Amino acid sequence: MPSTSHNILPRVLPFYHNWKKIYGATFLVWFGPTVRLTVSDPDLIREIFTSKSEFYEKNEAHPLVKQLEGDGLLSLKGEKWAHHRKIITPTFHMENVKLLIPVMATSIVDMMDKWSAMSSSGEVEIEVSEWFQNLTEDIITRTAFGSSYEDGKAIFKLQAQQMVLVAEAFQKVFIPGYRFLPTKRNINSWKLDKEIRKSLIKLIDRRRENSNSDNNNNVHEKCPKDLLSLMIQASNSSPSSNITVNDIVEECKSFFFAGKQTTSNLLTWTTVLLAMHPQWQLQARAEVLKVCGARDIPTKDDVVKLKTMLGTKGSIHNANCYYTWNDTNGCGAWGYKVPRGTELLIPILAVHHDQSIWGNDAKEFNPARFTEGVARAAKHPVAFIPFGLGVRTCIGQNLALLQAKLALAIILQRFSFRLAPTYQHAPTVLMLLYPQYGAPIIFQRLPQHNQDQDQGS
Ligand code: HEM
Repeated sequence: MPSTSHNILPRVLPFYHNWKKIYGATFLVWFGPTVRLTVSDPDLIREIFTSKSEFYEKNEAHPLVKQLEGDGLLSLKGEKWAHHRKIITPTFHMENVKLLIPVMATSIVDMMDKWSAMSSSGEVEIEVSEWFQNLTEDIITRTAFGSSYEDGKAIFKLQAQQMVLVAEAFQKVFIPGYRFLPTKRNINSWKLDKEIRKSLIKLIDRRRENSNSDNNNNVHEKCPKDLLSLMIQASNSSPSSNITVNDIVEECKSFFFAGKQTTSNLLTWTTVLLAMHPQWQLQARAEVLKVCGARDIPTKDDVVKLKTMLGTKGSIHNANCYYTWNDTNGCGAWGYKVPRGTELLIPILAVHHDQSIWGNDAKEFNPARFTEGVARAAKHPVAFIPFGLGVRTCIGQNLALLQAKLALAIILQRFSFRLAPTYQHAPTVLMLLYPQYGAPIIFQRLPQHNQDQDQGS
């Protein structure tokens, strides 16, 4: 990583005088010749992320994180990143994502039917975070693998096992190079890796054969574009595209990691908050019933109209982003310069709770603050950055928000809910914000859906 050595300290020290403005949740760490800054001021955040993409770059992830997230979009840099981003972007265009609504709705309704069947007395306690993880896994599998859903599911199962092994390693003291030693865990992890690769290669070969015959018959016009087919298409189209099987494997890992837990956490926290605040739950339900009725699956046009639900997304929390400032001219803010080589930590969670930006009620759940749109919710238009900002902004945000709104709308149509007495409010940061002791919620079937259950049984 580039480092600036000699003249950093004198130029960075003045930041201390601007303590509150720049640091928010503050720390400054000397780390060899590199300085790390926590940047929580929206002006500086905007200044950084509206700069040219070559002026800042993503930091190298911890080796274990890299093992988890794969060598895909999340961690790639430079030309390779730009090339992959261009290829993959059409998967996440709103028009393409909307084509996924029917399959998303099928997965959600399937989950609802299971909850109904479990609530024979009309009520059931559900640990929602586990259920939401299964749901988002299902949907990310369809987004990544499309028509090869079943094969994709098997591959993601292996990947989930792989993630458990890496998460275990995370909890141990990190010893550089340890992951190359033939310990039991490492051997298992290597085996899984080999199996994932083998299955994907088989799947890619099969897809290549099918895509040749599909192209001839023009059968896929209305099917959503999936990650796998776009990457295979790119690798077929020209040898200069340089997309290898290994690239596809790494992108699949990246999407599994980036797309599953994030969206299930959004759903979990929003459900917890609506359970804690019955008045908002009533308002959100009233809106859903008005827009889509009590039974109909929301359409793509309905989803756009759900404004209260849009407000509840204030509960999204990705904890931090890490970048390095790379422009030799530095980055100016209030006459100070962030010199080249400075590591920048954007503490999203802290920015979202900063009273100087959000007002005295910053820590309260208040979807009404988003009524006039996200840009007007706080004193600064870029105070709300759950999906990051600039060129490296989250590619999956359309998918995440659509999926979350659809799931919440269908839940609200069928159930009212409250916190279980065993719920303990303990949000914990482990890259994302987790409910440390789970999220048990009691769901009660709404009267019109009681009838469905009675008729069905
Ligand atoms: C509520 C859900 C989500 C949240 C809060 C979220 C948040 C973020 C944030 C903050 C970043 C920037 C990270 C950084 O700069 O270090 C990011 C990047 C990314 N996200 Fe998401 N994300 C969500 C859902 C998804 C989904 C569903 C997918 C894929 C299916 C996805 C795929 C990605 C990818 C591939 C990147 C890297 C983009 C790049 O660097 O070009 N995310 N996400």
